Amino acid sequence: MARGPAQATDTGRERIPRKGRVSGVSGATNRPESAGRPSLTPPPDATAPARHPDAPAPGELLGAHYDQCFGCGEGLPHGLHLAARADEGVSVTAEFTVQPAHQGAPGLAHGGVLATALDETLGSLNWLRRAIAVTGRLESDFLRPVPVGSVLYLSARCTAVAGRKIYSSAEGRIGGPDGPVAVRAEALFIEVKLDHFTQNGRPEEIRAAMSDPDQVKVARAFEVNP
Ligand SMILES: CCCCCCCCCCCCCC(=O)SCCNC(=O)CCNC(=O)[C@H](O)C(C)(C)COP(=O)(O)OP(=O)(O)OC[C@H]1O[C@@H](n2cnc3c(N)ncnc32)[C@H](O)[C@@H]1OP(=O)(O)O
Repeated sequence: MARGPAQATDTGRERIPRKGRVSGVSGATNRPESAGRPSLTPPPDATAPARHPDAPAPGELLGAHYDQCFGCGEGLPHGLHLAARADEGVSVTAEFTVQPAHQGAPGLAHGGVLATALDETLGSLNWLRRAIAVTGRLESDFLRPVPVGSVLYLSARCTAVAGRKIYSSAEGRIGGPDGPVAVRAEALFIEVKLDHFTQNGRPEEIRAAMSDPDQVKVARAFEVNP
């Protein structure tokens, strides 16, 4: 068998080691991929997240950060069109209506689409801190099937920050904002510099995003501190 020996992880499950390091590409990590699964628990020196003074007021819609984003963009017919609103502190609420284009099993939302909805909602928290960050790790639990036509009522909050590491959690309910939890996730976002996008993204889209005359839109496309 071509794969190396399985290793125990901090979850007690076995993991197949992958090849060593990625190098020479900005944005690609130098962390050995064979390292054990890093924890989603903040370290003891983590601090409480602080809301940026210019963050949108609680209740205010955040709007799409980029119109071609599969999660929140308005320019993609089959996208999620997820609409997030600022809440108190560093927290948001969001809604996403499951469309026929989002099916996995007949009449049910695809799990990857639901994970995207969680990821997008968690990602939108960074705008309240005016941080540029990408998902490093996303751990999802799927607790109930989500039928096509359902509205998924999401909420997410940032729980801690340690250096570049941002810890957050989210859940999605069906049948109403107080309905049963169908999905939930814990995530670790990692703060990055703007060049994470400009050096790794396809030049056509980067150029188009950067040259938008609406500077607030440019700032939001990259979640930049304007
Ligand atoms: C044009 C549109 C732009 C849109 C922009 C708006 C964004 C909003 C979009 C919203 C859409 C939704 C959002 C999306 O979909 S974002 C898209 C999906 N995510 C990505 O594409 C990220 C791909 N990964 C990377 O680029 C690198 O791996 C990053 C940048 C993440 C880290 O590589 P880098 O070389 O920079 O840093 P480092 O390796 O020294 O690590 C630093 C620290 O972090 C810890 N660590 C790292 N990874 C993990 C992990 N997996 N689990 C646990 N821990 C992890 C690590 O141990 C270390 O800790 P410590 O040793 O310091 O304690």
